[in-house]
Amino acid sequence: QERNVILETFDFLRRGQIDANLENYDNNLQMEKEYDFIVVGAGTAGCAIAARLSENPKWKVLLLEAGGPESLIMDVPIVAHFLQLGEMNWKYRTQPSDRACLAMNNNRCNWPRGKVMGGSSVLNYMMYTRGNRRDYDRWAELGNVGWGWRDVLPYFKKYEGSNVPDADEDLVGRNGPVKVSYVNWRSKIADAFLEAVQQDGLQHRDYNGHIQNGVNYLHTTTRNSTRWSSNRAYLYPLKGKRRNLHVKKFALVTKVLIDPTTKTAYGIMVRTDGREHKILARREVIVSAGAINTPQLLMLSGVGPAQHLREVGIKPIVDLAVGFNLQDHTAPAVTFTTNATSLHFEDFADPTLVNRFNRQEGPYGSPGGCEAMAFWDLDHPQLKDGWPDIELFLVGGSMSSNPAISRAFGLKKIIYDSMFAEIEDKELNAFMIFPMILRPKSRGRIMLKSTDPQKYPLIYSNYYAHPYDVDISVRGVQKAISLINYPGFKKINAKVWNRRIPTCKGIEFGTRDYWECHVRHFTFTIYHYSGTAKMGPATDPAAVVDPRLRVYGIKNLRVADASIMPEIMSGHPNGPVFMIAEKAADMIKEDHGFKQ
Ligand SMILES: Cc1cc2nc3c(=O)[nH]c(=O)nc-3n(C[C@H](O)[C@H](O)[C@H](O)COP(=O)(O)OP(=O)(O)OC[C@H]3O[C@@H](n4cnc5c(N)ncnc54)[C@H](O)[C@@H]3O)c2cc1C
Repeated sequence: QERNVILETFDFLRRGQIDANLENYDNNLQMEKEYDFIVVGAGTAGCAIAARLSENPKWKVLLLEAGGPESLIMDVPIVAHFLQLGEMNWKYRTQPSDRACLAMNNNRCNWPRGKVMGGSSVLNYMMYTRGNRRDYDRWAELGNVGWGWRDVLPYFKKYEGSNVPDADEDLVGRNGPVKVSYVNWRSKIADAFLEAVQQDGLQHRDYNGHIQNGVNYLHTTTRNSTRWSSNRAYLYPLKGKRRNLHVKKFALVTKVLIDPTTKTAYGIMVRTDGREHKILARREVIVSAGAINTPQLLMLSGVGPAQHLREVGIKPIVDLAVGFNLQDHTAPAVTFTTNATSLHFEDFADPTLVNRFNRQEGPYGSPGGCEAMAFWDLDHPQLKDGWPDIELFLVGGSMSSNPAISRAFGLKKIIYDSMFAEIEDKELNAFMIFPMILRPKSRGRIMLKSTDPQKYPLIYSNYYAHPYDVDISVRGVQKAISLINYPGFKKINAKVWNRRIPTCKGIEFGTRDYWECHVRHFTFTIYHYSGTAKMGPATDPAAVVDPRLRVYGIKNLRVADASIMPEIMSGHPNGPVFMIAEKAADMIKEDHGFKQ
């Protein structure tokens, strides 16, 4: 067996070397002075757009990424939490709040973002959802022609390479670059969750299919227990084969160059290899820097709210509501103890797990312990096919299963010690249910702190500015807790972990007021920041881009990433961002007369 471990470890290292060789293709790139298209940010959207645009061999495309290469170790699903502690995370934090994030250091929530090839698709938990068809019909209803469900469905199918065997066959994509699979490892806790939810009345079904309201084990953006980032999906197959696509890593774009007279974007400034370069774009600049960096870069370039820009010392070129409309999904996790075996950190030290991982078995393939999800329309429980307002997702471990979790969230020590240390000390089996609100009504804002592109922008999450968000979160918590009354969860002796939050002590445990206090403390972001360069019709004063994703008032400049969502969709957004990217690439090709 020992020999096996050594051989299997070599095999893993060999796979890692293959990936490293692919990344190394970009190392000696000499950037040219001019390209047809410049794509800023190699995240979920950026990799897809650059790959699609460079399908035209006559176009030269430059993809610029502030972070470095992806590596195989980042793509072992169980290590997901740890990535947030490394250099591949921008490590943003929200501004302090007195009504949310109260359990976090200085009342500030950590907001991780990928700074690496693949962007946040390398940091994420790989949970794969499309959202609800009504989300997109709503986008269309807001005036975004071409974004209704029937319009966007072909793009979902185009990028999906799903091998989920029981997916609704007429809706799923089987041959696209983004691989989607079930996880090969499941705990008894996940089985119990599925049972309890069905006993509560939901059906076991493909929540990415015709009806979203239902429960299932996770669909994940993985194949063979390996993370399928946008970099792996779209760029690895092209390495060494597509000479008209240039990829530059460790390249921070500091400004989009815009002629103030003609209001035309004509290039970018980028900091790389120790100096500042000016690179020109013959056709377009496409900003895909994500919902925090995209508004920052636009504002640094003179595109944003004129008054705010003047206050920080930037001359506005066009007055637009950049940075407003910030949305996110939060989920105040509830902890339960059980007599079923949950994830424990020590278990991962077993070296034979590498063997099992190479054979696509075992817990290394689990995306940070996330295992199953269910969707409810709490306001319309009688509807079988409602528009869900709450998702409950199950993690087969607790805050103390892994030291990286509480650090990643930035939990206050006093909170951790009084609530979770006992689980760790007594090695109890415990799991968490995250009640994620799907259609929040609060809106936050990204603002510039400085004209220095290396200084982080200010993030005002504005969580719970709207009372609906508190209310639906509390109802989500109550829904999660109600599940333990069903035989599925009784079988594993699931019990709510009732250690009190020290700063909620005056409030009786289990009452609505207590759960509100809980919600305001454990405002866990699920990292779905979006909406900060809102897509909308010309009549919408809050719109930054039009339905073809062109920035209003500026020629040759588009935004294509999570920023453009007018309203956040009801699920996890990585898939929808791929859809946005695929559609953006097609619109750009069309606008520049390229037919395939
Ligand atoms: C920890 C975490 C967990 C998540 N879990 C899930 C999940 O399980 N399922 C799911 O569907 N979604 C999840 N998400 C959200 C999802 O991954 C994002 O919504 C999606 O990746 C956003 O894509 P994007 O293209 O808008 O931005 P990103 O993927 O963040 O890409 C932006 C890229 O631009 C680069 N960049 C930024 N500024 C500059 C600049 N000035 N110059 C050059 N490059 C720049 C960044 O480094 C980054 O690589 C998670 C996100 C995180 C952070």
